[in-house]
Amino acid sequence: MTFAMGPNNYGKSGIRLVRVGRESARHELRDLTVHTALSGDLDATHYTGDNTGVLPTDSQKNTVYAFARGGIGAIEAFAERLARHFVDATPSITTARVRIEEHGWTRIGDHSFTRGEGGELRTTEALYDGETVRIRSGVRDLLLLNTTDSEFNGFLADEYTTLPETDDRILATAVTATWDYQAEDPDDAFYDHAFTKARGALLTAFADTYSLSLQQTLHAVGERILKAIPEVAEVRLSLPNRHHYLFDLGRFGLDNPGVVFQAGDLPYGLIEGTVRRETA
Ligand SMILES: O=c1[nH]c(=O)c2[nH]c(=O)[nH]c2[nH]1
Repeated sequence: MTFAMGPNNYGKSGIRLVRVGRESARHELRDLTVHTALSGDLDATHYTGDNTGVLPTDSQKNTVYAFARGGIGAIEAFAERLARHFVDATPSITTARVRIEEHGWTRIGDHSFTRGEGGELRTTEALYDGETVRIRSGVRDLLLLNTTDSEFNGFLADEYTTLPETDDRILATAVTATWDYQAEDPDDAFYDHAFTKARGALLTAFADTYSLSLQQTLHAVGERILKAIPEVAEVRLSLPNRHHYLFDLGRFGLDNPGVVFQAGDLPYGLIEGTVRRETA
């Protein structure tokens, strides 16, 4: 019996990169986490430990910092430059996937910034196979909450169902969304503009959709992003339901007309789906 390698890749994860732009006294700040993943003709290293085709993950990390010296631009374009380099300059490597998360800092002065811990990320993934590049962009952990205009009722009930129907609840989620661009020669300005439009569409769709379920909200959000950006063919959404339970104050002789809630933790509902442009 032989034991063959299946699909595999290797790279450096969690490359923390901060770049300060000093072109003027009003400094620019970029804060990224980069992940590289390379694959190709790497049977020898797996079968015999022959590393002649292995570009060390340490070198991959160094490449990220070296490329940042000349400027980053849109994370999508930076990821593409790196992915192309790893494949085009390394004979043993046939595919590169470079993922980037951008941590946004808010300016409070010419050289001063603030950022909450955790928080929303702008994300991208460039996948290059030596011929074509696929760019996927998105957001992660974009926290949204509506204090009303959310119901959940009329659902299937079996012998284990205890959930009461509600015609007014808090709807809260932490959005992860990704979408691919089909654009001719996209540049930094295209990516930044498209991201701003997608994020804006997502926020307004969440805010002004009267929700009968998180599933319905998911479709409304995806539809709004597709309408806002013609270069996007489909949107993938992952929406954890951050439950908020109306706290029973009756035990203390108090009413609770939708005022006091207990924010839930685990378990949580997870609503996921893809919204596509229908072609006739
Ligand atoms: O929007 C919701 N969708 C569900 O599928 C579901 N299930 C549940 O218990 N609460 C909710 N809320």
